[in-house]
Amino acid sequence: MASSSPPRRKQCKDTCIDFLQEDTDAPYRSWLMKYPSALSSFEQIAEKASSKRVALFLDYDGTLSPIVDEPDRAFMSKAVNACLCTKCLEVCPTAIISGRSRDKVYEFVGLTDLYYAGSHGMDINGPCPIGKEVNLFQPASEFIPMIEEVFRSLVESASEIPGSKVENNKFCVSVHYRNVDETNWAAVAQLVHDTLKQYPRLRLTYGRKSLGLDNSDDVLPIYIGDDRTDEDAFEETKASYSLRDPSEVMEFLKSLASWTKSPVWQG
Ligand SMILES: O=P(O)(O)OC[C@H]1O[C@H](O[C@H]2O[C@H](CO)[C@@H](O)[C@H](O)[C@H]2O)[C@H](O)[C@@H](O)[C@@H]1O
Repeated sequence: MASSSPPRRKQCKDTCIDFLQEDTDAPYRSWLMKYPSALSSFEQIAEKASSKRVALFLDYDGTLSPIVDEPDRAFMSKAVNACLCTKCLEVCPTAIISGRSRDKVYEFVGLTDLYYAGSHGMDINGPCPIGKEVNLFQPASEFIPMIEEVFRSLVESASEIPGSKVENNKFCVSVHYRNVDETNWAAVAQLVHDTLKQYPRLRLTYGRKSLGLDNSDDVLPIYIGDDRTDEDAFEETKASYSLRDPSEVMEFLKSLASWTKSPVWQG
């Protein structure tokens, strides 16, 4: 249940200025040794992408939106939304991949020209007119009744644990413990454990920044995500670079968009 990436930058509420605390700086520096910043390594990335088509795969929570206490309020900033709309989509196919339900991510992002993959890829839809569900790929539809049953059962049992929240993501369920007192974390773990025993076909994943590049002859897929559930996309971790928070993700996307539009890249 521990996070896998270093502490985030703290923000001063009054000034909105980011500052790094002394104690969080050291772990971040050693993280950067392992996973260099994609911003300062941009030229290297551009080199890998030269003469290839880029495809972008972006996680939602913690990557495009900041992590907040209330999952229903994880809005992305207007600046990130505008960057997706006016920068990324102009230059490459872009997909948002999330553990959330596809409908919920669409509600947050609201752009029609993207690919959306909800429930960790179990529910995929390509760009289409509003309200239409063409290009829909749902390989695990048979699990929907079971997930609903699991959701109801978890809601009932979790009601006894103050601060807990259960979220129905259609093909998976999240049990949130961010607002649960640490003394009750074992009770949350027990609840999840008991449910898994009852439903052995379910798989447990843990949720939290990394950036992966995969290679093929003519396409360079760039995947940006923030937690271990995103690692499936990286084959092993195998992240090559890192970005610290949604504002760095936005800076990276802007640089990528400007670079792919540059005469050098277009050959
Ligand atoms: O794959 P993602 O798009 O990163 O989704 C992973 C989970 O994200 C959400 O939970 C996380 O963000 C919440 C809002 O900032 C935060 O309150 C929670 O503690 C985080 O785990 C979402 O609510 C989950 O359903 C997703 O599985």
